[in-house]
Amino acid sequence: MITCSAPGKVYLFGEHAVVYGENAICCAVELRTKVSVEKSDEIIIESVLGSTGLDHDTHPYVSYVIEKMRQFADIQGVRISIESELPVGSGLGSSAAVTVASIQALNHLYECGLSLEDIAKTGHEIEKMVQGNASPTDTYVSTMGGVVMIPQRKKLNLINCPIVVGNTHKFSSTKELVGNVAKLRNDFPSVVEPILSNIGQMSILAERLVAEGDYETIGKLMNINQGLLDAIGVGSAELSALVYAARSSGAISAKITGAGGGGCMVALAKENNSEDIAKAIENAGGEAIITQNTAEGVRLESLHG
Ligand SMILES: Nc1ncnc2c1ncn2[C@@H]1O[C@H](COP(=O)(O)OP(=O)(O)OP(=O)(O)O)[C@@H](O)[C@H]1O
Ligand SMILES: C[C@@](O)(CCO)CC(=O)[O-]
Ligand SMILES: [Mg+2]
Repeated sequence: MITCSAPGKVYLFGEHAVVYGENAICCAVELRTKVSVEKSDEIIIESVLGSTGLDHDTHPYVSYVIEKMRQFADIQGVRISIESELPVGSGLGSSAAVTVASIQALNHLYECGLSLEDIAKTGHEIEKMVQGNASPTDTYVSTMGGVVMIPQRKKLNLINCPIVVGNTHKFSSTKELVGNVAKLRNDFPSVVEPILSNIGQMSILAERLVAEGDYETIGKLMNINQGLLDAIGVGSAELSALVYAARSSGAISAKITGAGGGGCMVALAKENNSEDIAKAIENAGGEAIITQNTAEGVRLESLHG
């Protein structure tokens, strides 16, 4: 039994805009998906979503991973077991984490020799196969860890303030939300394209701020980014309630992370107030998770289990 894990992620800036080539800054968080694999007589995929064989409805990402990895290895029967700290369909990159961890686990099991760059590239291909359109961000950050500027794939300094995630527990399908933005952009290109471009500009401004650790100014830009995400229709009443609860309790910033529509928001905390922010999020009806940026991307957890 070989087990690998990969982290989830939060966007400081740039979700949705990054799908159209704009800049984004995304950081890996210490909430991980673990995937264990062993050779078997048949294909079995076991997760919180159920136990299936190759099944593009229940397990689209993992099913595509198995089919893709058959380009590198003779995969007949394999048992894949998935455990995760990441809420599914919540903007924390659960699809990217399960995809990347599955690729790396099969990479080790069948000794395919894939590099981290190969894994990130293959993961991005899988997300595009499932979602129709996807940026490389989620799978790259889950593979490499740390803080990454996309599309440059440039590693930035780690974010060294606490990160508080608020989960609305409203499922949100990235495929659906990305599709909604595409339609709005198609209907009102002269309005939506400048909004996406402005979101991208914030990542360019923030690169220096991350290097300097100027989180107060980063926070002001993140809050502007939140307003622009609402403008392109990916906000929700539940997300806004958690965003404003976090801000009122002293968060440096608070915004949607990921596809939006439901799922999670993210707040940057000062050193001493992450518990206050978490309590405010819970009082506003969300589930709070206090976490931190992690330098570690996909990793081998164990070779025998
Ligand atoms: N633990 C898991 N076990 C099996 N499949 C999972 C798991 N976590 C995520 N998935 C797959 O990923 C899908 C959710 O991916 P989706 O991109 O919609 O949301 P997300 O990745 O959580 O959010 P975002 O893409 O906005 O960061 C699930 O429907 C499922 O197919
Ligand atoms: C909404 C989006 O920008 C982020 C989802 O976590 C989609 C993508 O980049 O593939
Ligand atoms: Mg996803």
